Amino acid sequence: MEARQRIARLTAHLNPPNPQGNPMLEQINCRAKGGSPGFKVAILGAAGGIGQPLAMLMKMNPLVSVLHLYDVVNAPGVTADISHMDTGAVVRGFLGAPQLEAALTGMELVIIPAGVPRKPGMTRDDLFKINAGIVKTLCEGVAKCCPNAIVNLISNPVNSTVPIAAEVFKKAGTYDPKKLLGVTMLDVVRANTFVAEVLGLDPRDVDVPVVGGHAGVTILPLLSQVKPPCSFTPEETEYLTKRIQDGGTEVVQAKAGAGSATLSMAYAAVKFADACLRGLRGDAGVVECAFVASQVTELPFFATKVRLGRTGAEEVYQLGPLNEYERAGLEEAKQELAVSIEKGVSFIKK
Ligand SMILES: NC(=O)c1ccc[n+]([C@@H]2O[C@H](COP(=O)([O-])OP(=O)(O)OC[C@H]3O[C@@H](n4cnc5c(N)ncnc54)[C@H](O)[C@@H]3O)[C@@H](O)[C@H]2O)c1
Ligand SMILES: O=C(O)C[C@H](O)C(=O)O
Repeated sequence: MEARQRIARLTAHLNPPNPQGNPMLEQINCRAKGGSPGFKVAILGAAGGIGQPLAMLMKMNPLVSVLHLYDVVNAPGVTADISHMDTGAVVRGFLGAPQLEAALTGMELVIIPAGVPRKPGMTRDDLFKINAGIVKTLCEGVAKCCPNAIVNLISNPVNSTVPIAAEVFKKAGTYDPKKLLGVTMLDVVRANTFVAEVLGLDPRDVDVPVVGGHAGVTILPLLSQVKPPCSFTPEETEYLTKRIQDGGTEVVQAKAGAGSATLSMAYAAVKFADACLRGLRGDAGVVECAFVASQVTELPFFATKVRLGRTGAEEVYQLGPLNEYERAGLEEAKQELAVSIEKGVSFIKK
């Protein structure tokens, strides 16, 4: 190719935008041909507090070859910024509903942090009114354009948005329970950190299973199953359980109206997405906690450890032995979860 042509292609994005198309897409297409091998990943809500650091960290992930950044605002700016990072993934931006289908077509993993966050005094359920509709619309897009993609759902209230997504996929005839995962990784990340503090260990050496759901008492850390094996006094158990359950509220209050956890969430989301991609690649023994369709309890959805493989959550693990404190916590968690799940299901079925 002549130097003049090459330069024209590489600077296409600097020309006035073509209202019919996406100038950024045209800009990147020429680079995509030389892209590294890996998976195609979309982030929906990529310009938000979680979305931006998540996009940056996914651009750094060597398992990602193509990264689609979709939002209803600011997607071009975030895309231009992230696309200058000298890592392998090719980045494309998509702005607003007319570009949702292009953002989703061909994707293998779709991460959804779109939606409003809490302010002090709100529960996650207070977000239902706005976020339920956002999740419904985005999942309809997934069902149409990439029905085989694995979905990592972050938007709150996760205990209801995952059932909403499942109903949307059922309606479209594309539902595969193994491929729909509610992201509860931040609860595990917090639990590892707080338990490590109490034990005087490096958090990277600590593994705390957190089961149930992702709101208040539905977040149930299994402190009797911590690795490395250890024991806690009743006071330590009470302190740790409450701190893990209230971790989100701790951040919401500290941010004082400026939103909820974004940076630790982006870290947790990437840790979880990376596990999903390693599973897709066929790595053995990839196990993380997630809120999934489940037969572990009488509820249709429940968070436990799952084994991630080529087709998603291929194995859902049982709870294992619980102590008396955890058995009482489980009953409380199930009561609240049942209501939140039903609320999500009836939002679509009504
Ligand atoms: N699962 C978890 O552990 C966890 C942790 C933290 C936050 N969250 C939740 O994640 C969500 C996002 O939090 P945030 O702090 O990034 O909020 P934010 O307001 O900073 O960002 C949300 C983004 O979503 C975008 N958006 C809104 N409607 C959209 C649509 N229809 N399509 C695409 N994008 C859309 C907004 O434009 C914005 O850029 C909230 O619901 C929050 O409660 C979940
Ligand atoms: O607490 C929130 O509202 C956000 C998120 O669910 C969290 O756990 O930090």
